[in-house]
Amino acid sequence: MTDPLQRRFRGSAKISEYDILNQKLGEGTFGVVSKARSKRTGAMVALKKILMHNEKDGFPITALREVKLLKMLSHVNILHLEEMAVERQAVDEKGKTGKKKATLYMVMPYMDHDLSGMLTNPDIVFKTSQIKCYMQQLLEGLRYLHDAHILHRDMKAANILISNKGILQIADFGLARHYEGETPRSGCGNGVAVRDYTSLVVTRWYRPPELLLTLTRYTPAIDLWGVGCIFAEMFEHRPILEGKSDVDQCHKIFALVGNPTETTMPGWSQLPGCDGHKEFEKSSGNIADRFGRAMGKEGLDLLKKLLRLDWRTRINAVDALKHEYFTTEPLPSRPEDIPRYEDSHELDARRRGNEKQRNLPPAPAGGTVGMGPDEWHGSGPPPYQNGYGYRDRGPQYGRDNRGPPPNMPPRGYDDRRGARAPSFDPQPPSGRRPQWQDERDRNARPTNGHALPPRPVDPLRSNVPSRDSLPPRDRDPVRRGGPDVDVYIPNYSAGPDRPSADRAAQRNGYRDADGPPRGSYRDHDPPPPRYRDNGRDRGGHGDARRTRSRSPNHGRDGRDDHARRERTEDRERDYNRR
Ligand SMILES: Nc1ncnc2c1ncn2[C@@H]1O[C@H](COP(=O)(O)OP(=O)(O)OP(=O)(O)O)[C@@H](O)[C@H]1O
Repeated sequence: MTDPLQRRFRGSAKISEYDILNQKLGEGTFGVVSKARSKRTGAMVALKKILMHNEKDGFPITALREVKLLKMLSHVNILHLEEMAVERQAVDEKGKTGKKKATLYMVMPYMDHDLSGMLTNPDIVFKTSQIKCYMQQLLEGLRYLHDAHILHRDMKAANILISNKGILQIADFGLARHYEGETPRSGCGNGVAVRDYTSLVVTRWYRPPELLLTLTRYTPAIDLWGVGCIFAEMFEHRPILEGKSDVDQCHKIFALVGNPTETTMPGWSQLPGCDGHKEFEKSSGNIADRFGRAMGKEGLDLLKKLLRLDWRTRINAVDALKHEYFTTEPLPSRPEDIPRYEDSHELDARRRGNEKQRNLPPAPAGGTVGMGPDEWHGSGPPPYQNGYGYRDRGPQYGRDNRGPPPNMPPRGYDDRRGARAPSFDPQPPSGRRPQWQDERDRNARPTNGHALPPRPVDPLRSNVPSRDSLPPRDRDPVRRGGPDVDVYIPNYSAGPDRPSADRAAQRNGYRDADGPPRGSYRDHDPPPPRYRDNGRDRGGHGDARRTRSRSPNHGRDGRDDHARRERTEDRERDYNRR
């Protein structure tokens, strides 16, 4: 019998199969999310329209990445992509008829709330048992992702969706990518990264200190920092670290958890971005004063482990699930016991916030894309030597991101004076406006009620100049971006071809289509969840099904897919070697 939790990607449909309801749920830089009803099944869905800012660039590569990753994932705590819907318009926006233009929508089950919307709704008050239930589900989803070698890279309350049945799902995989390092194991922190990635990820308020200090050899620990921020946000009902700039963000972090030292964050003083932070006032942090009372001893202990400055010893999802916070009173609620609320989404929060908090500063500009002034054009390896970025401490951006970090002024900008030093020439030699500037303007939009800074724009979402517009020597992608450019696109397709999740599942002894065999938990599995059941404890594996990883589904033409996969992997290996 097919397991109802084993969900499948159906393929593509026509947009006419849906009634789009006049209700916008969310709006990001690269997608607008609306509520709709399926004419076929009557089910409510969310349609995420993929915006193409520049037609010539074609389908945004990060949307492609999000679609591909979501297709291969199947877990009750990860938002499921049901299908893609296509809209063909013969008439363009200016009323001209011509070539048919296609607009694509991602079709996902409708979720009643996102956490950001819920937390800014004054009518919603969370009980501790409810927070524990959400935290357990969030960590289960993350454990599954990390086990499948995927980094989310944009953990924030607005990307956590919750249904009125109490189910929590992680959404928005626009910045997610495959991770090459070891998957986290119990008692081993988050492992060691084996290569560099762009540090231009994660919305600033949820960005971990190692990324703010521009570590490029990072691990799944970056997502756990975000979980810590979200955990604490559930108690304060607003983001806990609202930095106004990257420097201010570090300031706020250090005020909360203490200044970095060689004990609390070994190697911090070698990180390329550390320079501005050495003169900070000494602080031992106020985390206990701020959260101790509301969270209790166990909650505070979990928070401290999630917000550890040292990314190597920051708790991983496997161990966090085993934390005694989840086994002490009050026990986590069962999802079905959580009260139902009226729908709350990021946009409602934004509307509410704009009325109530009109005086809040506008959302900081964000995003850096394009080739930027510091793009590496040389032959041979770019001038970085270690996992901390450039050895020469030269440009602190433009290394792998082709532009300054989000919300960081461009080089030559003096943060304290708030003015651009005259040495900075914003125009590239071609006279073309640097693309990160365009992107900043585009991102200068009001966000939710808390004026959430926009997340960094993935360089892949940029209007990177077309290959033909580049001089011949720069047409080679490796030369263009250097080997450090974060250009990963998963090379696998729907269900049948999910290598990383497959391998993780096989390694862990999962059977196809029915999840891990009952009673054979892996050594790093958390103890079976204990739910509060009207005063009685419910333990055991009966309920574990709710949150257990589903194994990927092998498919129709396994051999073909396998061969194709191997070919692509070979090509990828070649590329990386080069
Ligand atoms: N399946 C869904 N059901 C209900 N609401 C949803 C769903 N998916 C997304 N939303 C709403 O839309 C918002 C934006 O979605 P998402 O983060 O996927 O878009 P995005 O364009 O990547 O946004 P951003 O750039 O701000 O991260 C979410 O915060 C949520 O409120």
